[in-house]
Parts: sequence; structure tokens; C-alpha cells
Amino acid sequence: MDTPETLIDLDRYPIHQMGGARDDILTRIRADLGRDGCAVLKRFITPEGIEALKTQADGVADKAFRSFNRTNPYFTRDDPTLPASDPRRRFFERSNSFIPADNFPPASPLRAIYEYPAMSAFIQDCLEEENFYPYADPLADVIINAADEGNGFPWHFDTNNFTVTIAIQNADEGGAFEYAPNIRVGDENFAEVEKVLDGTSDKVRTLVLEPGDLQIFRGRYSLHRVAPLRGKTPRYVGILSYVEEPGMVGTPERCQQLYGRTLPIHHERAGQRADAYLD
Ligand SMILES: O=C(O)CCC(=O)C(=O)O
Ligand SMILES: [Fe+2]
Repeated sequence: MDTPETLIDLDRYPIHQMGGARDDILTRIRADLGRDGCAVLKRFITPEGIEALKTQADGVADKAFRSFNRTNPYFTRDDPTLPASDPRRRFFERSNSFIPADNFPPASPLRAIYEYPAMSAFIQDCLEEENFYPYADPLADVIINAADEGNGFPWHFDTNNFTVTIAIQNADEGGAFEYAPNIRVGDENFAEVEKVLDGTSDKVRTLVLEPGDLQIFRGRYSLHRVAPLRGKTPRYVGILSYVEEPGMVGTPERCQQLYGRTLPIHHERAGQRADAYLD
């Protein structure tokens, strides 16, 4: 049986014990998040934990919903009144799909990590968010982003304020995480976004995450993508979602688009939320 204590490397990252070691981690993570909206905890998951997550991902890989629609960085529709080079008119193919959360029952390793009280308390402390709750969406609270050979997940901004990911398996080649930190703080900054899409910006950073690494990322202000990937090995990334209001779920439209189905709760709670979440 996998428990959070065996899945998370608590010797390296004692997130469950208040004190100096935990405080030191928080200080570093907060500084990284403040500076470039991104923080990484290398080898957060133990080698046994990585194996358990990989086995689980392989076991439910066929449950991934594939909807390879073309998307612009804002997930909006085309606006033919704008110039063809405008970022709002730049649509790219993607090759990733999501394995919905109801494939991860309570005893599964990914959900065990999500539901470990010390985990959510630690993430909340890293982000210094006062309003912080587990996502109440039974299809989206804990998911795996599974990407096959192809364009990965092209340039976009997240609708949610932050994303917490766990790298589980890399592709044979490619699939790096690329991002332009805080490129749209204050205003949309379309000119610089256009340069990123053209491959001419000097603001792009590349992160090669290894299986077991935990990433905390504020994706609302930083344009980012999973670079194109090659080879037969799928790229697996676990995504843990938290929100700023209790009881929140995704919209029926977004849910249908990402997971190919909806549940009664999506219709009951439609329109009750302040923000539209991407996942
Ligand atoms: O797979 C990743 O590393 C990040 C995916 C992402 O950007 C997203 O799900 O919004
Ligand atoms: Fe994203």
C-alpha cells in the first residue's frame, strides 16, 4: 500500500513537520515564485513513488480523452478583424490529452498525495494564498496530462491562478516546459507574446523536469508550453488542482471539451463560480 509518507521524500522535504527545515524550503520557494512565477522541488517523490505513479498512469492511459482541437494562447475563438499575426489569431495543434480524475480512486498514489493534509497545507504556505481549497470537481481535481508524439501542449496562459504538477515520465525526446515569466503582468503585452510565438523572444526559459520533480507555477501571467515531443514513450504529468472558493467545479462546456463527458454536479453548480478554470 502506497502512503504519502513513502511516496513523498520527507527526508529531503519535511513538509509534515513545522520547523526550521520546512521554513527554509518555504523561503526558497516563495522567492522563486515571487521572482519568476515558478518553483521546482527536485526529487520530491521517492524512486518507489515514481514507479507507483508510472504504473498507475500506464494502467489508465487508455482512459485519456483525446480532443486535439487547435488552440490559441487564450483558448478563445478566431477574430478575423485582427491582423493575421496577432497572438489571438495564432492557433496551434496539440497532442496531449487528460486522464480524468475519476480514474484515481482514494487508494491510488496520485490521490493519496493530493489528499495528504500536510501536502495541501504546504502548497498553500508556498503560495501564501488565504483562500485555498481542494477542487470539488470529481473529473478534474487530480488528473494526468498524457502527451504523445506531436506538438505537445502549445503556448497558452492558464485560466486558473496556479498549477501544481508532478513529473511522472518524460518522452523519448522533447517535451521540455518552456515559459516566459510574468509576460502579461499589468496588460496583455501582445507584442512580446507575438515574439514568443514567432520564436524571437529572449524572455523564454526552458525547464527540463525529471520524473519525481514537483513544480508550482503561476500560469495566469506567464505564457508557457510543453515543447513538441518525439518517440513512443508518452509524457505523463500529474496535475493537482486547488481553487480559491470551496465547492468549485468546472463549467459543463469546459468539462465536455477536456474530458468528453459531464456529471450532474457540473450542471447543478454551473454559473456559481467567479472564474473559469482551464482544467
Ligand atoms: O504538462 C505540463 O507540464 C503543464 C501542462 C499545462 O500547462 C496545463 O495543464 O495547463
Ligand atoms: Fe498550462
